[in-house]
Amino acid sequence: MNDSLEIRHLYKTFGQTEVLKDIDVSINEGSFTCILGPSGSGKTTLLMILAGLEEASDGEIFYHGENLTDLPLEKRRVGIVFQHYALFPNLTVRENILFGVKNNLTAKEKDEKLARLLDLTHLAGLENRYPAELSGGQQQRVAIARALAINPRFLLLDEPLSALDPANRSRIGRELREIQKKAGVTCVMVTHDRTEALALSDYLIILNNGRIEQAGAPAEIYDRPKSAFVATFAGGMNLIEMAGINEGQLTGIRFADVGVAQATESALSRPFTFTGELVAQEFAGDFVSAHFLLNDFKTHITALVARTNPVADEMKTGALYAVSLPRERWCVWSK
Ligand SMILES: Nc1ncnc2c1ncn2[C@@H]1O[C@H](COP(=O)(O)OP(=O)(O)OP(=O)(O)O)[C@@H](O)[C@H]1O
Repeated sequence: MNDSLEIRHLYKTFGQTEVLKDIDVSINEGSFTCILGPSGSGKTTLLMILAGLEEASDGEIFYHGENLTDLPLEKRRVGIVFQHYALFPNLTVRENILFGVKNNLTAKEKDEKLARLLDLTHLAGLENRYPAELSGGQQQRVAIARALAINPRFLLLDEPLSALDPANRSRIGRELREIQKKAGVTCVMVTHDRTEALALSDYLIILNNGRIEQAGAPAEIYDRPKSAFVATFAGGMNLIEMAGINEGQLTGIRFADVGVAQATESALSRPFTFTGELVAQEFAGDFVSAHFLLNDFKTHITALVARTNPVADEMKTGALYAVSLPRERWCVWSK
């Protein structure tokens, strides 16, 4: 078994409110896990409990079989990186990174550790700078180096990219992933950004109202969402309820699976193809994101129309198109 971190039947109650309910999940050694969920779903609370900064009301946490549940923060040896880096402004990069390192290391051992971490996080040459003299991405890497300096059992990250500007966010996310892989450290990251979660994680935990709604590899969650909540939250899914078509069921179809063509008689005679009025469209580079209102069902459907589709460059808001919802691409849940 390569499960390193096991969370068993974890509950958390604040006063009368149960904010985590029966969280039960195993996380593999060396993997990158994202906890994704809407605001208030319990993501930060779960991370705080893993860190030892908050106590669980019930349940246990194991690391390679060792019960960590009652270990206080200082004994838990967990690396933590928060949203706003929380570097010490009056300490240099070197001092920040070595801040939590035990004093029983010799000066030589500390220097070696520092050199290894600077190399890992591409910060060599910046060790004498102060945080204010670094870019957001560099500060983030110092925070990661500092968290790794204590040889943590695992690393916990709370929205580490959210303070960065959007242009740098995905690049810094990739850097973070590369550092994590090289260090071989198990990482658990909280985010409410689904694109980030899908792009970065090996394993994704979707929280809804304090419960795990689904956990699995990002592609599995995206392709086989267990519920309409996961489908809409993981993104890119229309939910359809059309009288006479999918009665009694809740059906999803991905934006990218919706077919769009000129409203010719032959196009409209294809199965599961309906007349739809284009109510809005947004240019998105390789795609046009097109929003239709299906005439007969008063249902709204979003389609990602590839620019390679001849219809893409001629779409006019207010005009009618043939909108196909191919049956073989439906995700069906019982209501
Ligand atoms: N110390 C506390 N006392 C009482 N209730 C709390 C406390 N901390 C969190 N909560 C409640 O627990 C629920 C979960 O909060 P949590 O911060 O874990 O959610 P989250 O998913 O991280 O949300 P966000 O994305 O907005 O940060 C919320 O309803 C919140 O109001």
